[in-house]
Amino acid sequence: MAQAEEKREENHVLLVAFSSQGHINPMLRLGKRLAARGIHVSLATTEIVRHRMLKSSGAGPADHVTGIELLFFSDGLSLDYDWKTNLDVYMDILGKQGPSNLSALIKEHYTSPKKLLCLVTNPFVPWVSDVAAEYNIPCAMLWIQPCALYAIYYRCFNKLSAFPTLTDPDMIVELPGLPSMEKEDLPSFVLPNNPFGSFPKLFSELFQVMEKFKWVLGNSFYELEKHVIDSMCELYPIRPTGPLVPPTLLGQDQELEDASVDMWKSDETCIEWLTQQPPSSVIYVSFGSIVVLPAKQMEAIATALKNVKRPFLWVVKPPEFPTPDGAGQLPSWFLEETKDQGQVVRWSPQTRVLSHPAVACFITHCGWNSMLETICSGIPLIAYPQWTDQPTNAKLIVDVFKIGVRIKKEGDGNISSEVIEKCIEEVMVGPVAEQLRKNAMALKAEAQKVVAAGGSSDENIRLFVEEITGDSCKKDGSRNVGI
Ligand SMILES: O=c1ccn([C@@H]2O[C@H](COP(=O)(O)OP(=O)(O)O)[C@@H](O)[C@H]2O)c(=O)[nH]1
Ligand SMILES: O=C(O)c1ccc(O[C@@H]2O[C@H](CO)[C@@H](O)[C@H](O)[C@H]2O)cc1
Repeated sequence: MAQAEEKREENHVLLVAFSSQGHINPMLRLGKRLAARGIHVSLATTEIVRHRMLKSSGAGPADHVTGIELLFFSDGLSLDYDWKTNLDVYMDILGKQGPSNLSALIKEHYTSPKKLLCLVTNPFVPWVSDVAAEYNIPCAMLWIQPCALYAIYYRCFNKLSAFPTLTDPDMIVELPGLPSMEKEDLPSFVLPNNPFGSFPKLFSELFQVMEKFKWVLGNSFYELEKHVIDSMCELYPIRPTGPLVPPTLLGQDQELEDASVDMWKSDETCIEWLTQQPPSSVIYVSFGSIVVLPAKQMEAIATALKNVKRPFLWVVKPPEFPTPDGAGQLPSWFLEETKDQGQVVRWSPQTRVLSHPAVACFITHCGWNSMLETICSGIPLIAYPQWTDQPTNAKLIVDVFKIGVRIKKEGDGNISSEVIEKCIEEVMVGPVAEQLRKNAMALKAEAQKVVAAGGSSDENIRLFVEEITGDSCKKDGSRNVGI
């Protein structure tokens, strides 16, 4: 066997991620923490990621990210397939073609796949556990959303609690370790009017066969979600190992280099612009990589930003598949009328933005990566959730973590600019703003503690490594620091 292959198979873990930036980056950061404990790590994902990385960097194909080897397999579709419009079809084809393509990748790259210590997957590619079983390799899952979502889906898809139905769509959901939730607070995939059938199907299949996963790790931390984490101990424990964010946000820049991929090129000029703004003055606005806001909502945000007369930095990512109704586009008047007030970029270096002293608050769609990055930056949020986990993340922000406010929708599902203006003023000035900032700073300090040597997340990583390498006598996946 060639030397490189021998090395690849020694103490080796293969991570497998869905193709979105928000799924791959926490996986890579977990990989980095495993590597820091002597594990060799590779990450496999679909070809579209290689394609986007190439486009974003303009350089040759990347095959490593700070020591983690990148491997690619086909999702069974062409690179220009419009997955956004046909999400259910996409998930279906990925579920059918992914397993054999991943299996072929493993055969091609590993002479003795059995020697792999473990495969680690994430929730959108649960079939990875079947590929692991084919080679007799143990499988772990990295749950990349709050542990609250893990608990909600587990109870919903195992029918352990009542959830809204077509006949009772407005029922209040009560679950251990969580506040009472109205339908606006629940993940969209558990609601009877959810239009994406593939996700309930996927989660239903996943949560009924959790024993396929010997370990469930979480991108969260015990001190942030202790009640809901404790509530899962008797059912199927989750071990928080996060926040899996860049080390610079955790005061660890001396010790660890970040591991992440960039699928879109960041506009760095906004950092220079931020540096010219007064401390804690700028409203940062971004809706992540997937959400495309309807034109009316773009208009409401634009009007509110103009009216509050405060500096802003707004990420308006051009829609991957543009539509003629103006969704995701700035109103035509906006740039001219606000040219001395703020900046608009297509994609920002978000973690550098959030930790910049000029940034005061973040209007966000509540993607979990954005949430964790904000928690680690110690600034308050204005939640404007759209789908999937985001409504529940918004509920956590307001009622559990107490670090932000939520933009309430009107009866027709739209938002008014006045409501946004009110939310901005609430987080910028006055006693509510002060309290939110205090809470945010306290959580930031907590996040730094848990990843430092001996902190709860660091210990959970240590235990995981002990167990996959066989350095531990107890292997039932039940140990969890913080409990
Ligand atoms: O202009 C932007 C907007 C987002 N992000 C990053 O993209 C990820 C978005 O993940 P999240 O879970 O928040 O939302 P998603 O895009 O998956 O909906 C986060 O790590 C952000 O830091 C970025 O780098 N620049
Ligand atoms: O490609 C899709 O259909 C897709 C990609 C990513 C999605 O999830 C995002 O990931 C975050 C971490 O799970 C999550 O917090 C965020 O709200 C999602 O937008 C969903 C679908």
